[in-house]
Amino acid sequence: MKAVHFGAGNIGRGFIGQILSQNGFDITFLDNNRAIIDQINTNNGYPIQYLDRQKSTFWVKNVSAIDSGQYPRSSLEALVAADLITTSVGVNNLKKIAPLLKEALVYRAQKQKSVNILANENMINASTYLKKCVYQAASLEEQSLLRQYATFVNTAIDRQALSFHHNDQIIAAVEPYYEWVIDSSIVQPGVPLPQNNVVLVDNIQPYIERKLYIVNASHAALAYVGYLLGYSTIQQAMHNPQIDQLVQSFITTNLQYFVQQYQQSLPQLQQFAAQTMQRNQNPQLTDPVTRVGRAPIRKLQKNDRLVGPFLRTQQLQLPNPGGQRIIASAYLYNNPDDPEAVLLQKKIVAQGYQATIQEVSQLSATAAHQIALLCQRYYQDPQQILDLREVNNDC
Ligand SMILES: NC(=O)c1ccc[n+]([C@@H]2O[C@H](COP(=O)([O-])OP(=O)(O)OC[C@H]3O[C@@H](n4cnc5c(N)ncnc54)[C@H](O)[C@@H]3O)[C@@H](O)[C@H]2O)c1
Ligand SMILES: O=P(O)(O)OC[C@@H](O)[C@@H](O)[C@H](O)[C@H](O)CO
Repeated sequence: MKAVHFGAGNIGRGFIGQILSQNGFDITFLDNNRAIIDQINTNNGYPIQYLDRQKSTFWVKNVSAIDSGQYPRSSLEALVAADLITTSVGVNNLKKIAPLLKEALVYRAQKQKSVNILANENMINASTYLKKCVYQAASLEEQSLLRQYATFVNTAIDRQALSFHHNDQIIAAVEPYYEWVIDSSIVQPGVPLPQNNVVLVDNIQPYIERKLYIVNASHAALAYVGYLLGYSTIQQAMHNPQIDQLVQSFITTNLQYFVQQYQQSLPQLQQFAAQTMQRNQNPQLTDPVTRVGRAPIRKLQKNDRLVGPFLRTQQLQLPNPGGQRIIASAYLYNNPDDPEAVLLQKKIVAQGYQATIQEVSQLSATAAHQIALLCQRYYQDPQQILDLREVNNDC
């Protein structure tokens, strides 16, 4: 079986490629990064190093790569021949791959060739979003063909995947932990889908929310509070017990949302949260706060990892003072090397904190005002974010 995967980046190589290979797929990556494309094609595969004490290496074999920008025709041919199509290019890039994907899917539909498309990105219902982008590029007639032959399957993916350079090679480096949850409720029988080392579920919503509102929420919180206080990596930030306590207070409140919304067991959720914090602390990992905090406008959207759980706990009348402070720290993320951070700070300079918070996170005027006041305080004196008496009192 053949899989075509958009995005030979950290998670594409370090996770999706590995699992697809373990499920018997030969993989063709579509990417624009020449160095990675050449490296994969030279070796007909690539190595993954585990970030554990043994630092063992795993080779993914039978892999090729195409520069989809330079060679759209070959990319199209690969997509047409594929048994499965997957992505991990970053949410903001899904609309960029949509025109090529649409062309391939329409061609396939005309030949009555069904396929599952799995967008593996940190977003609630990323595949549904990709479908919207693809349909926007299609005529009404094409859309009706796509409806019959292209199934966009939502997923949740979890593995901390980085990479490093060694002897001119870019090596994918991953923690041993992984989870790939796939919504199998809408897939067509007989159309290939990975079955091994994945979790097939009928309702993806609690899984993707748990991924974003516990795993990514804690990660982003560590990144933004860490950056504000001058830490370079997630692991360094976690060594500060007050940061750890602030993040714990946010996550502890978020767990209540899962108890009330999905009737999940609190002890099991607490165990999951503790395991997540332990993963974040993995001494083999050196994860820059600038990677984890990248693209703050995306991360401050109303359904994303920070504002999403904050709004949901508010709706349940659960005070979330930790969440409020952490959102404020994200609005203070002033990293000149991150285009979204630069844009965010420009908005703040032009229209102030409150209007920016209302625009970006779509929060009410009252909630945005409260967070804006915190932004002003922490801008003056970042250490005040660690005044945990306030967090405890508000609770
Ligand atoms: N790295 C992780 O730990 C991790 C874990 C879970 C989920 N994710 C999610 O996976 C996605 C990818 O993350 P990543 O860390 O692998 O990022 P990355 O930057 O390492 O990889 C993205 C890859 O996509 C390629 N790309 C971008 N635009 C493209 C286009 N138009 N056409 C073809 N290729 C294109 C890039 O060249 C790059 O190689 C994101 O949505 C991220 O949130 C990442
Ligand atoms: O990829 P992002 O930018 O959405 O988020 C950054 C990290 O939190 C993320 O990549 C985690 O490492 C990953 O989601 C763990 O599964």
